[in-house]
Amino acid sequence: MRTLTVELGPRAYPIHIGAGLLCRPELLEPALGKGPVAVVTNTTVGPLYLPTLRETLQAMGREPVVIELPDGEQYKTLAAIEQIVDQLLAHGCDRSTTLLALGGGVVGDITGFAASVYQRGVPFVQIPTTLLAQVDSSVGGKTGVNHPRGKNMIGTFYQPRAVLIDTDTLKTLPEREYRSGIAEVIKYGLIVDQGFFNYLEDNMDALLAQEPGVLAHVIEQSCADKAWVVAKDETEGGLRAILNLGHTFGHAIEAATGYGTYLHGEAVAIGMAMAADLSRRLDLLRESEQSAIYRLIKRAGLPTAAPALPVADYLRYMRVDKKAQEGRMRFVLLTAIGEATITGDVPEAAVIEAIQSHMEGR
Ligand SMILES: NC(=O)c1ccc[n+]([C@@H]2O[C@H](COP(=O)([O-])OP(=O)(O)OC[C@H]3O[C@@H](n4cnc5c(N)ncnc54)[C@H](O)[C@@H]3O)[C@@H](O)[C@H]2O)c1
Ligand SMILES: O=C(O)C(=O)C[C@@H](O)[C@H](O)[C@H](O)COP(=O)(O)O
Ligand SMILES: [Zn+2]
Repeated sequence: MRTLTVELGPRAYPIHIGAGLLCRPELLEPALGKGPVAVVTNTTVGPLYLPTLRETLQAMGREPVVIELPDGEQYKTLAAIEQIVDQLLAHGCDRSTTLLALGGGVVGDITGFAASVYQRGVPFVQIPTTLLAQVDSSVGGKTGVNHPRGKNMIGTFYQPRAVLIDTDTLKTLPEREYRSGIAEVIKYGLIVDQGFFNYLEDNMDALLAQEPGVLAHVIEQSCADKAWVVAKDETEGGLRAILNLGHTFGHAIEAATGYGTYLHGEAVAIGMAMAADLSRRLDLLRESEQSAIYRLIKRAGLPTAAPALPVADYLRYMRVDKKAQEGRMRFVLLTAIGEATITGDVPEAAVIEAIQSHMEGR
């Protein structure tokens, strides 16, 4: 097992990474308050991993309240928050309650948001069970839900007390979901870690085969890269926005297709291809590096072609992106593999070309 720390002063917390961690009460205990424990999960993950987590909690003398949400990005809405609050109140859960998020990024984002507003804030712990959640969403304290007009439009910055990554849970994850997580892994190589990008080029086949040593290194390096960025800029005053590489385009794809057609990582993969293309069009990135990026995305089995929607639809969703300032879209672009920059100085014509050149059927 390895433990990293997200260095946030009084809000610092550990990220424990290893096999079989769901059965380790001593890792969970320090993160729990004295009051009730409520596990939030969904109808897919609950049947798989709640029995083990429940046993671990019972061994500590804690019988959890269980809240099971429907499964799917389309349920990442304010209605889910209401459902959690209703059930917490029905079970008499007070301010000393700790919420445990057992599931992927959807359960994690919803639970974190519910924890941040329930009785003005109760502690929560992330127990991520998808690769994407283990390398990205469980770390850093972005919580929230979607709105029909835009992705993650309602939310908070609210850090968990601990992140418990049991790599064994990935054994039941569908392959498409696993590949989706690799998109966010590639992102770290692109924005801050050229050495990691090279490592992924050398080890992509082993990663796809879930070779344990490679998988453990990839999760740990991703969490370390994310924790480094978050520790420097917790609430996205500046630097943290680089974690959004590909997301201005990607979130537009998810929202425009009704949050159900493309997985988050798939939309981000397409978005990163568009961002690399835009960076090259603006003479920031070399063509050879753009090609290397496309190659790695494709080797991971991820898409680079976007749905053929009207460009106006893309732009409508992109304009509500949270990075926009004074009505101007801002983009995370690449100046090299491992170096990102954030700019609002991008001609709209270049953005449109970057979108259109990736449309399916072109
Ligand atoms: N807060 C952040 O910093 C952050 C970062 C990245 C992504 N996100 C958000 O995370 C969400 C995507 O997360 P995701 O990719 O984990 O999707 P997800 O939570 O929808 O999980 C994917 C699917 O896998 C199932 N599943 C989860 N664990 C499983 C397991 N071990 N075995 C079998 N099935 C399992 C889920 O039930 C679901 O059907 C998006 O909403 C995205 O916006 C948030
Ligand atoms: O942690 C961050 O910061 C990120 O941007 C990570 C992203 O991978 C993630 O998808 C996040 O939810 C996007 O945030 P948003 O602010 O663009 O909604
Ligand atoms: Zn993301």
